[in-house]
Amino acid sequence: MSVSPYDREADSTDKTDKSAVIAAEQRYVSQLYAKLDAERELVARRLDETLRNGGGPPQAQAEREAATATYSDRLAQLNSVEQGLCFGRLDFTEGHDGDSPIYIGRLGLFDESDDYRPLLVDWRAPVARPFYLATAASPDGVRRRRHLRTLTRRVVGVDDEILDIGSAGESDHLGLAGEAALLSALERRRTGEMSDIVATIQAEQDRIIRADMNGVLVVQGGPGTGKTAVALHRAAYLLYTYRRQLTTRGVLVVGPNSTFLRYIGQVLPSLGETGVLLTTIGELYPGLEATGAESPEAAEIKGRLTMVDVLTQAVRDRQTVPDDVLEIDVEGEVLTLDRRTCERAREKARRTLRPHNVARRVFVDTLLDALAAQSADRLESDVLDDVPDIPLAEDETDEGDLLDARDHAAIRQELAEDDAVRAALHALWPKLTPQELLSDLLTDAERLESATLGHLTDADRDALLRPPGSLWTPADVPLLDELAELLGEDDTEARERRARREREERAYAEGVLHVLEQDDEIIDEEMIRVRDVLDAELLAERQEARSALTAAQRAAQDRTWTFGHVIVDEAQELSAMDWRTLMRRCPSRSMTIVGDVSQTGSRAGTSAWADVLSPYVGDRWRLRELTVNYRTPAEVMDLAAGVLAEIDPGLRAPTSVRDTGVPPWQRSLDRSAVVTEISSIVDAELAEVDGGTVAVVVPGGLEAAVAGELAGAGGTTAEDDNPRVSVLTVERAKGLEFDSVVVVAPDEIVAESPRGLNDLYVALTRATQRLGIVHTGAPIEALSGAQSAR
Ligand SMILES: Nc1ncnc2c1ncn2[C@@H]1O[C@H](COP(=O)(O)OP(=O)(O)OP(=O)(O)O)[C@@H](O)[C@H]1O
Repeated sequence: MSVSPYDREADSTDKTDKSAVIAAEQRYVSQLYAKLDAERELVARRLDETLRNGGGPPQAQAEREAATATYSDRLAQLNSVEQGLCFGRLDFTEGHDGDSPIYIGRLGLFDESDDYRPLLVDWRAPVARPFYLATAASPDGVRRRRHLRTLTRRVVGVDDEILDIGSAGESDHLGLAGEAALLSALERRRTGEMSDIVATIQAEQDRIIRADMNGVLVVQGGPGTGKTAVALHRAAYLLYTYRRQLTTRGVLVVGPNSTFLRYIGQVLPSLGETGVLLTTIGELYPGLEATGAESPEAAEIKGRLTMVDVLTQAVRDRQTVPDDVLEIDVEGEVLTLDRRTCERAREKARRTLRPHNVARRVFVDTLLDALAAQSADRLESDVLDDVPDIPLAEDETDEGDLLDARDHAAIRQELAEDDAVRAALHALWPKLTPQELLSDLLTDAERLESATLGHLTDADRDALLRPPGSLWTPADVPLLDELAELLGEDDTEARERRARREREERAYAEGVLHVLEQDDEIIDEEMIRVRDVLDAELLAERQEARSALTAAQRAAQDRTWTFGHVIVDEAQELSAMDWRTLMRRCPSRSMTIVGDVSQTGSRAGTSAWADVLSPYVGDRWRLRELTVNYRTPAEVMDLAAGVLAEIDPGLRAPTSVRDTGVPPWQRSLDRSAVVTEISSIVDAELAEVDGGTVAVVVPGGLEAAVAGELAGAGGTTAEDDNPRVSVLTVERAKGLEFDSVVVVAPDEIVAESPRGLNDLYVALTRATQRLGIVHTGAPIEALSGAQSAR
């Protein structure tokens, strides 16, 4: 089908012609949807045909699988762009790239019948860039930027900006692009799920989204500056621009907790990208659920870099030697291992510098040799004892060569299989899993003391010690990961599986080449031979890329998987040990790290990016800053700025793009009255935000009582993924936002942690419309600007 070029009527910017403009744009947008439908239908039909044609030789099946994955992928992408397919249009000045406008949307659509004329340009394509960057002062050939507002498939409004020098002075001091569209996006009620910002990305954000993929890019910005949004759009941009590289290795996005991951979970699918693994650090160890809780002190200690030394020592402590002589009863015959022999074997094994479970082989082999020699000697002397002394002939020597090499090997083999020998060797140098070692370490005071001597204090040790059978916690995960390296996993099976898959893919590729070559011969003898341009290796790689949807899944099951790019959100919360784990997943150091050191709540978190990064990249990392707050209205931000000044007078809060005219309120209640009053407070807020969301942010000590009281408030059920009313501690609220926020007992929030003021700052800045404060103790000076409520 062909889509007719844009309608001249849509050129008008005269206000009286607005409905004609909308009607003209509607015609164009309707044609785009028709094109989208046609593509969808075509792909769905192809998918259907592929699925119906079952059977055939393995090669055909493999081809079908690849085609199925490709079509399913494309269909998912076409379905995901239904809402807001086209959101922008650029018109250029005469003489600049012709005078045709370009339409910008969530994916690219082309008119095949007209030499692939672009009908809709993907927002990530370089030609779409002026939509985000052009300003009146620097228009880059753009005459007009138009935002199209659509509801389902209907165009409901257009917002125009004329970019000429005359209007340069009028532009807002924050240099916003498409201000009207931006403000209407920011004013919308929150649903509990983050939305994409593809139609209103601002210039400072765009520069980060499209920054070069190589190296470590740190994005520092205050609350609400769009760090999360930027990080996710960057993932989508990188996948579009470096598709081949990234679909094979995958992109990893790390967030602070499962609530946050649920909140951001829809953004990438809405941008048509599904091949990204979203996870927390606690989920990074395959096959293990880190759902246990522990004290913030214990989590902080586990996050220290010194734990590497502790774990190294803990592993060495498991490589033991007997105090004196170890006796092993081998079917009635007592063999011995003395301390010196064992020490020599241990030294030899350690000198290999191999991980514990791998070096174990050297230790075991050496001791088996010693035991076998002892047993053979014993056998020989027993035999010789029974034989009467016969004088040696002149050419004979008494070399004791009664047993030959084969006999020695047989004895050794028998010993290697003997239960008593195996048990003795296992006791000296056990084969260990990370889980076994860590669990033994944390539940045994003696082991813990030995491993931590010189690294931790008695109080630290007391904080770490826990009862046997405790659940794994998120802070255990980096320790397990470190131990997996120190112990050396038995990954033979995984490697064999991978090698088998590679062999199969290569065999498949060889098959395809063979078929193509036959075609070559039939079609055109002169034609360039397929093998000249393609080889099996390359085809196999392509085959792997085609099953890209499973790259994230494969990565999730493989601890040693390394990603093409890693994005870390709320990165300030990560401990030094968390960073080690992540860096292992990204040897290329192609990373985007977003966070705000003023919001650090975790005791193990950071207050300076250089501190956490320098061990891995020195000073080879780039810093970009975001300065505009899109979430929190100015009235709320003014109050929060007072708290920020208490954290550090040198810090500057980001500038809010909008105000609401509604000042934050505060009131005081007896602590015991919070539970009885909270329902009416929340009901009043629900009424104010009319269909929006309310969060009550509480100190840990009040969470259960307040949550119990508010169960079911605002029609929320326990199973609701996006409740209208949420009760959260600051830790859980991090990264989220709500139309109205009520902060309860701010003094307790501050007192709860050494970084309590940071926590309070986070709590205040979750609000998109309204903020209320309920004091239960002495009011906090920095919050005195809030208006008193009854
Ligand atoms: N360019 C934009 N257009 C529309 N909305 C935007 C834009 N930038 C950010 N937002 C919105 O502002 C809000 C805050 O963004 P986001 O959560 O990414 O900020 P953040 O810097 O990660 O905040 P925090 O540090 O507090 O977690 C979100 O609702 C986001 O959609």
